[in-house]
Amino acid sequence: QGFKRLYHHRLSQYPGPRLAAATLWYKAYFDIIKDGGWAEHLQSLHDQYGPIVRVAPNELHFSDPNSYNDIYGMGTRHTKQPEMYSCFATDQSVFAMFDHHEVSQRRNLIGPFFSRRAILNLEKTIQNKIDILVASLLEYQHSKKSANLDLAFRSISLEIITSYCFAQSSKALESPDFKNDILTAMDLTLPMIWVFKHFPIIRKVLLGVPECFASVLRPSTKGILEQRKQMGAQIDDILKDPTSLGNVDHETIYHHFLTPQPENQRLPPITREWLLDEGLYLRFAGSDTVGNVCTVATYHILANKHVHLQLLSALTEVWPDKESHPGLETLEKVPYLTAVIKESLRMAHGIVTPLPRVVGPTDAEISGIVVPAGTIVSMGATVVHRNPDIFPEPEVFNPERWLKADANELDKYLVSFSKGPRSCLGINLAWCELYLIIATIFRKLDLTADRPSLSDISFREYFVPLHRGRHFHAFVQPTAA
Ligand code: HEM
Repeated sequence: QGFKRLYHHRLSQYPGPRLAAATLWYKAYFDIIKDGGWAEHLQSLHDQYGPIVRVAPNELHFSDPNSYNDIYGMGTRHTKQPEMYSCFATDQSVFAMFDHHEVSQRRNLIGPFFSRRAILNLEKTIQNKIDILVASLLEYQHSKKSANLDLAFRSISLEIITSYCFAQSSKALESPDFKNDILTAMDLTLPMIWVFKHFPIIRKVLLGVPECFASVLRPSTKGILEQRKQMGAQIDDILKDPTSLGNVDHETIYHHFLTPQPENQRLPPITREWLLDEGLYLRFAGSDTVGNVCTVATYHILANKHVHLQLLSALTEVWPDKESHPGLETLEKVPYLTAVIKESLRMAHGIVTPLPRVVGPTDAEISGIVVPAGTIVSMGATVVHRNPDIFPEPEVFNPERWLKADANELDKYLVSFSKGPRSCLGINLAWCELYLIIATIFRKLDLTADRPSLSDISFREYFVPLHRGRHFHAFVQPTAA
């Protein structure tokens, strides 16, 4: 089979390592043995083989930033690659859906829950959570200890998404030093995704056997099972007694799904499995993604005195009294803050695994070549965001690049939320959180990085960035005025 793939395959003409063309184990080696090392390796493949590389028997990876739109942009109809999207154990969520018609129905149903209007309605709830984060961080001011900002930011984003979608508290902000079970479970579970992808049988066995056996067989699956159990209990309560929905402070995702509305008239009946998978995915999608951007932002702001001072002066101008709240709509009008957020999104990348799509239903033109239907194509955000022709000195944190006269042109190369029909459904919430968290943290807290090192924000690629080793820490004091 390897011989056939090398010499008699429709992709035989494309350059790339022979081993990658012959077998899927090439990629598995970088995913599993090299500990989430695929995205890192891709850059060296492009340096060696050029802008289009055959990275697996049936897969091409592209590096020309203008190809991004051909793969993911509006009007494209390529589907997600099932082998990748089924390793998250949320098969019935929108994220793991493939049929275009069903996807657009489901996205139309979920979309309004994360619309700008819906976010503005819940802005106060979000700000209240951020104020709790600030209070928790201020507890460090009298101790000699620095705060773990990586956990702090992941905790605030976890708390916001849990409150926003489910009107519950994750209790993450109250846990000592922001160490809590849900984040620990996510950290234990995430490294399993490449094993699940390359050995789907393991996923089936571990998730199919009774809970007690699965966690003994592989302790890291305990996290997934715990999360399913906990969220399943809330869903069971609601399904048993839908009037319990009335007992919460604001509309939850379950109110939204269970209330008949034009968007869900023609959808299949609601099942427990669907509600559970959707809930679990939303919590995953909405937590580490935002938390990670905040950590990267804070690291770079504190490492660049000029950026820090510029940001403080821009914030103080629109927010003179730090005890009041200027609100999202005011903060959005601060160009320097917006530039800092865009630069942080660029350097944090969002989702770091190149999102694999299956070309179809017919052949498609990508980057000037005709790619046969059925081919898997992808382009990693890291490759776009580190392109020196688009972002000169890409390794430098430089918010000013987003303030230049022609900066609008750059926006199309900021692909953290992906593009087109499968782009991020939570983008409004994510932007709202980034504005409120970054502005509040820097307006209210005087942070000093504790022994910072670039390794504090380096990552391994497990779909989202996974940090190993020491987390980014800072000493905390209140700002003077
Ligand atoms: C900075 C924060 C965030 C970033 C960088 C981000 C990035 C992305 C990206 C790149 C995708 C496409 C994934 C793919 O094609 O496989 C995506 C999908 C998605 N995101 Fe986000 N996201 C963020 C925050 C959020 C939040 C707060 C939510 C809210 C719950 C959310 C909900 C979703 C959902 C539901 C999808 C699946 C859409 C679909 O499959 O059609 N995201 N996100």
